[in-house]
Amino acid sequence: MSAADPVRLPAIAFLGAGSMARAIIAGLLQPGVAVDGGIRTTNRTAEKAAELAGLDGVTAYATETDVAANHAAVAGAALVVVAVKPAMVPDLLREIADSLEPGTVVVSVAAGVTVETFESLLPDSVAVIRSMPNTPAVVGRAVTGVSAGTRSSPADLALAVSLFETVGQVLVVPESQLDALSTISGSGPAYVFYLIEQLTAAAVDKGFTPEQAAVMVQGTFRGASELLASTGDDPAELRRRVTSPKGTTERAIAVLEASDLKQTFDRATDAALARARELAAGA
Ligand SMILES: NC(=O)C1=CN([C@@H]2O[C@H](COP(=O)(O)OP(=O)(O)OC[C@H]3O[C@@H](n4cnc5c(N)ncnc54)[C@H](OP(=O)(O)O)[C@@H]3O)[C@@H](O)[C@H]2O)C=CC1
Ligand SMILES: O=C(O)[C@@H]1CCC=N1
Repeated sequence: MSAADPVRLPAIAFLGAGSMARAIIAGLLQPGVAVDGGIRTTNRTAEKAAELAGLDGVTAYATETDVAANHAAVAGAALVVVAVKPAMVPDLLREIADSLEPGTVVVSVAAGVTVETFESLLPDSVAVIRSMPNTPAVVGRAVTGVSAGTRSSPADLALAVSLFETVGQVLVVPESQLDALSTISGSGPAYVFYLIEQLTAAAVDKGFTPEQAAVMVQGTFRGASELLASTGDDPAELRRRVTSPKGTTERAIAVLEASDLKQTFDRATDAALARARELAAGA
């Protein structure tokens, strides 16, 4: 992507411009992306809408001051990204169904809510794509899973892929795998930040200041990730190169292995998957 050859996208409405939508919008505001017709956003509160209103190319609406905010945002939008909380999706779809123009591609980022639910509440003339992005979209490093709906065309899917490629990598998967993908990459940044928090706490307990601990831990996560990315080597091999025979790391890794981190991640991701199924059922 370069300023000389921008990615062109049609007018996009983000309904529910919270953490996730803002992460994608940050990517769309890069110089290499042109959104013909502009970006429209809706929030509940005027306060949140005001934060977005100052961004170039963004028209921000708030439902608390404009009951027709969601209708105004979708008028003329070729892509409509639904980014409210999962429990709010059905009411929002009922609200906007009659305002969507035929041929609109509705892209859901809502965890758990199925294509079937979307398609049952929207006109047949509208295509539905499900997706699961993650917040590193803010820095152009998202991993997004994208799944076709039953009435979406290959061109509709390609449009959604283009949207998410502006903020990182995209994996196209069948909808049956999207909730599982969410437990890994959708929630994944939270797992990474949690590990960083815990290792930082361990450093502080060893007598370092929080600032020193942050340099050590954040620098190490970043350095290790960049080493992995730039070498393309297997993480197990990179770990082996740190772990000197009979050295100190070997003792630490033995403790981590005894705690069976894999089983902990199995249980954590299974819990996330179970919650996605509850969300699909409207809980
Ligand atoms: N956070 C993440 O990492 C990820 C989230 N998701 C999905 O993204 C969706 C949003 O999550 P997240 O961004 O974290 O949540 P947020 O609470 O940050 O965002 C929800 C937004 O919806 C707005 N809103 C509420 N009611 C309405 C309405 N009737 N019309 C328009 N906007 C409304 C809220 O406005 P206000 O703030 O003014 O009340 C808020 O900005 C969820 O469905 C989630 O599953 C998917 C992938 C990752
Ligand atoms: O926690 C959630 O429900 C959303 C979906 C994946 C990341 N955040």
